[in-house]
Amino acid sequence: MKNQQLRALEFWEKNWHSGVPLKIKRLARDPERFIWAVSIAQSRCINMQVRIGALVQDANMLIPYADMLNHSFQPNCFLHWRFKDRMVEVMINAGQRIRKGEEMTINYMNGQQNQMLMQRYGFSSSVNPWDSIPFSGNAHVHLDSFLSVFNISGLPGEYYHNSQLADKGDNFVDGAVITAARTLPTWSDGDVPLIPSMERKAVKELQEECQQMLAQFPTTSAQDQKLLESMPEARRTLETAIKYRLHRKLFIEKVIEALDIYQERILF
Ligand SMILES: C[S@@+](CC[C@H](N)C(=O)[O-])C[C@H]1O[C@@H](n2cnc3c(N)ncnc32)[C@H](O)[C@@H]1O
Repeated sequence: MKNQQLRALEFWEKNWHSGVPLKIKRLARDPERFIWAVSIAQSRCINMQVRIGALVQDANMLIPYADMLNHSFQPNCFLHWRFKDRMVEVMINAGQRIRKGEEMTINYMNGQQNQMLMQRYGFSSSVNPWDSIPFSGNAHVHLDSFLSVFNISGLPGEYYHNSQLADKGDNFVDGAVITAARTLPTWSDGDVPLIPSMERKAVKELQEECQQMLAQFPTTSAQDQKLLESMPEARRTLETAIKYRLHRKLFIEKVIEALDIYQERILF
């Protein structure tokens, strides 16, 4: 975020010379106000891939009405665009039936980790399926077994929870577990059977790595939660920063829990 601010500041310093029209000067009269304005514009921009001929471009657009939609990793709407009368027309399509009073959501950025959501939109999530965990790669769990325990289908870049295979009401699998499937070091060797004791050892080592990651934070997730509850009047930036680190911890804790469940379900 600091880098983003520096970039905005550099832009300001380079471009706000005496020749700039008065109107613009009034809108962003000092660097602080300019940085604020850039952040506001960025947080209301929506990223769309626009194909023009053979060229696919990432377009960041300010789209009235669409900018009122909040983000979800399981959105019920998506944006659709087309050229009309030499303009781009953007439509909000519902991907499913939406009941009266239900919130409409879209996915702001597919494939991006929390730090990018934070930088662009000022929030994070503990169930971002695109986050990652930097495991050392020394311990490995059996990929197909892990996937089947959690009814995860698809290819690594597109894993999804196959709810038709899951028991009714079982909603343990979320983005954190999908990320675990994608980023846990795994092995897969055709029909070679699992050796329970080795698999259990690997699970333990991976959980220990997760615990080490958690130990590097100055606070625990319970302490963060207490902090948030005890400071209802906290500045927005402070609250967001605490939530950001809390989300990371909740995420790692969920992976530890998923490994526990994996062990229980696969080995006995
Ligand atoms: C395009 S606006 C969405 C509409 C906005 N909530 C409003 O009331 O105008 C994007 C901003 O909404 C908030 N936001 C959207 N989705 C969110 C989510 N899932 N969790 C937390 N904040 C979210 C963030 O502050 C973000 O910068």
